[in-house]
Amino acid sequence: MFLHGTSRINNQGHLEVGGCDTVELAQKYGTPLYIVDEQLIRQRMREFVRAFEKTGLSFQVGYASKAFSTMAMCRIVDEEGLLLDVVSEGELYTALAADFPAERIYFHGNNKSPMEIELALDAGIRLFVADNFVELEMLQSLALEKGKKASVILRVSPGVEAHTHAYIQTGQEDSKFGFDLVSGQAKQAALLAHQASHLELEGFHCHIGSQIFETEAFQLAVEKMAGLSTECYRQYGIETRILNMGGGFGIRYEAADTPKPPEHYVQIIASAVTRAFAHFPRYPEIWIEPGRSIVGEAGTTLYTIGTVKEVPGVRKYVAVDGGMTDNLRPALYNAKYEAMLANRAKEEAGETVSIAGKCCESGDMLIWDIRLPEVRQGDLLAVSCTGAYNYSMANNYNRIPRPAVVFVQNGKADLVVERETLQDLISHDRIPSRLKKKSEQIHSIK
Ligand SMILES: Cc1ncc(COP(=O)(O)O)c(C=O)c1O
Ligand SMILES: N[C@@H](CCCC[NH3+])C(=O)O
Repeated sequence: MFLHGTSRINNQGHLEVGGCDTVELAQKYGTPLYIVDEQLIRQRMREFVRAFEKTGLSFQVGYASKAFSTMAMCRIVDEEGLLLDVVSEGELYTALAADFPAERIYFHGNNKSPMEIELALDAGIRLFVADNFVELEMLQSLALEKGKKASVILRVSPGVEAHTHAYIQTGQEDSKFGFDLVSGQAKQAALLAHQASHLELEGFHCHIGSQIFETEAFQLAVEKMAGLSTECYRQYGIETRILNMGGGFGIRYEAADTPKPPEHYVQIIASAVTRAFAHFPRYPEIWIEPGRSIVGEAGTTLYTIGTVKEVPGVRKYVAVDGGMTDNLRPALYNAKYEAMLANRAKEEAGETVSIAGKCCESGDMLIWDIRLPEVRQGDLLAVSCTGAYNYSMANNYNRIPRPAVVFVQNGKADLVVERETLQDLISHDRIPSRLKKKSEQIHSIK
C-alpha cells in the first residue's frame, strides 16, 4: 500500500497516521474507523492556494463539501480561508452550525427546493450556482419577496466530458446538470439572469467530471467558457467576473494512477484563462472547487478481520467488519483500493486474498485479489485513500451503524464524528399503536 501524507510504519511494525498508532486507535475507538490525516488536508488546500498566488491572477479556491462534510471539516476549510461549496440543505446546515461564514458559502445543485433557497438567502450566502430555468425563476421571485438580490453564476454543460484517462468532446452533453452550451441555452439563461431585477449575474461555472488526469480537458473547457463569455459580452454587454472551473482533479488510489500535483492543474487552467480571455478588459476571477484531491488521500479506513473462507482452488475470502456501508465506491463504480495489515505492516506478503464486506450482498467486495501476509481473524486491515466519498456516502444497509471519524495530527487523535449506536438506528422508528404488542397497548391506555 502506498503511504500518503503522514502515514508511516513505526518501530512496532504498526501503521501510523498523523503520529498515531492505528492499532491503538482501533483499541480506543473500535472498528470500522475512518482516520483522517489533518495535516495532509491542510497541505493540499495550501498547495492549491499557493499555486494560484504564483499566477498573479485573482482566484478563489473552494472545497466541495460533498466529498466529506462534517462540522470539524468546515472549521478546517474556514481556517484555511477557502470558500465552501454546498449542494443541499444538510451541507449548508452543517456549515452554518460550524459557524462557517455564510458569505464564503455558495450553493450548487440541480434541484434546489424553495425551502433550501430561502434558507440560503436568509443566511446571506455568497452566491447560487444556478442550474436551470426553473431555479432562475424561483431565485428571482424569492429574492424579490425578501427584498434581496441573489448573486448567481450559471452552471453550463460545456460539451466536454472527462473520464479518468481520457476525455471526449460531445456535441450536446446529455446531462442532468446545467445549461447546455451547444444549443444556445446557456446564452439564453445568461440574458435572462442579466435582465432579472433581483438577480446579479456574476459569471459561469462548469465541472467536467471527477478523478481526471487529462489536463487537456480543462483547457478545452476554459476555451468553451471563454467562447460563451465573448458572445455574452459582445451581444449583451455581460461581463464574466467569475469563472468557476469546478473540481475533478485525480488522486492516487492505486499504483496505476499517476495524478499531477495541484500546481499543475492550476497552471493549466490559469494559462488557458489568460490566453482565452486575453481580449477582455479584465480576466475573470478564477474559482475551482476540488473535493477528492483535498480529502481523498488523507483518509484511511481501519477494519477488523473476521471470518476467513477458502474456496478450494478458487480464492480466499477475508471478511471485514464493514464494507459497502462505509465504502460504497467499489460496488458502485468498481473502484480500486489498496490495503495493508495495520498491525503487521512490516511482514512480507504471503498470499493473495479478496476482501469482502459483511453485507448480505454478493457485490459487497472491497478489494479483489490483494497480496497480504497470511491473514488471521483479529488482524487489522487499513484501506488507504478513503477520505473522499466514503463517509459522505455511508449508509445503514443491513442496519449497520456508520463508523466513527477521527482526525489525527501530531500524535493526537480527535473524535470528530461519534460512531452511530444501535439506538441511533431505531431513533426515528415509530410503531403505530395497532401494531403494538397487547401488553404495551394496555400500558399506553393506563
Ligand atoms: C459541481 C461539482 N463541483 C465539484 C465537485 C468535486 O469534484 P472532485 O471531488 O472530483 O474534486 C463535483 C463532483 O464531482 C461536482 O459535481
Ligand atoms: N461520488 C463520486 C463522485 C461524484 C462526485 C459528484 N459530482 C465518487 O465517489 O467518485
